[in-house]
Amino acid sequence: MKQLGMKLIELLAMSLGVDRLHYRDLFEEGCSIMRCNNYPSCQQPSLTLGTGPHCDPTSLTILHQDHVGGLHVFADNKWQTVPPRLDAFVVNIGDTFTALSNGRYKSCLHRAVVNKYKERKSLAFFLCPKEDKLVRAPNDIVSMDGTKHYPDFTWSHLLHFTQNHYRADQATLPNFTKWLLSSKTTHTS
Ligand SMILES: O=C(O)CCC(=O)C(=O)O
Ligand SMILES: [Fe+2]
Repeated sequence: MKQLGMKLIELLAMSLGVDRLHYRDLFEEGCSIMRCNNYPSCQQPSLTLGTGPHCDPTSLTILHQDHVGGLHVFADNKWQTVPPRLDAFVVNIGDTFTALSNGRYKSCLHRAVVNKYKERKSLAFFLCPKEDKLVRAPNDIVSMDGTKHYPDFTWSHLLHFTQNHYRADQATLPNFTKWLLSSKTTHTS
């Protein structure tokens, strides 16, 4: 999974017009996460969600859902079903890659719903940067864009934020940025 993630990151780098190995060091020694989600069936599925709407704070997610289905992505202003395919993975951009691409790639808002009849499982692999390395967009992209959209941070900061201060949702990255800048101001004043 890690190798597949690294290849996808190379493709993303090429699509951004930077060296294909630009992000390699950042991810090579990163500690990625694999999570199995289990959603029991629910008598009143309309009253709950399996996983609430969020963008993954990590960099890249490679997800496999079983035959039951329940993953939705928010696209074109509405929630859309991602039909389950046993022979395919779903690949999502996460918040950290949004920052690494200076906002050119947007992290994807998604959720998982439950149903009355069948338990559902999904398996998610989250590619993460090495905890203490700086997450920053390549200089070439920033100078082309004319603005650096996100402050430098480390994955360890963002992980801490989502585990101790903030439950990941669609606004994790802007709220993390505010929190980071205000905590820096507090430290230096
Ligand atoms: O179960 C799913 O299809 C989505 C799970 C998910 O979004 C996550 O684990 O971050
Ligand atoms: Fe997710």
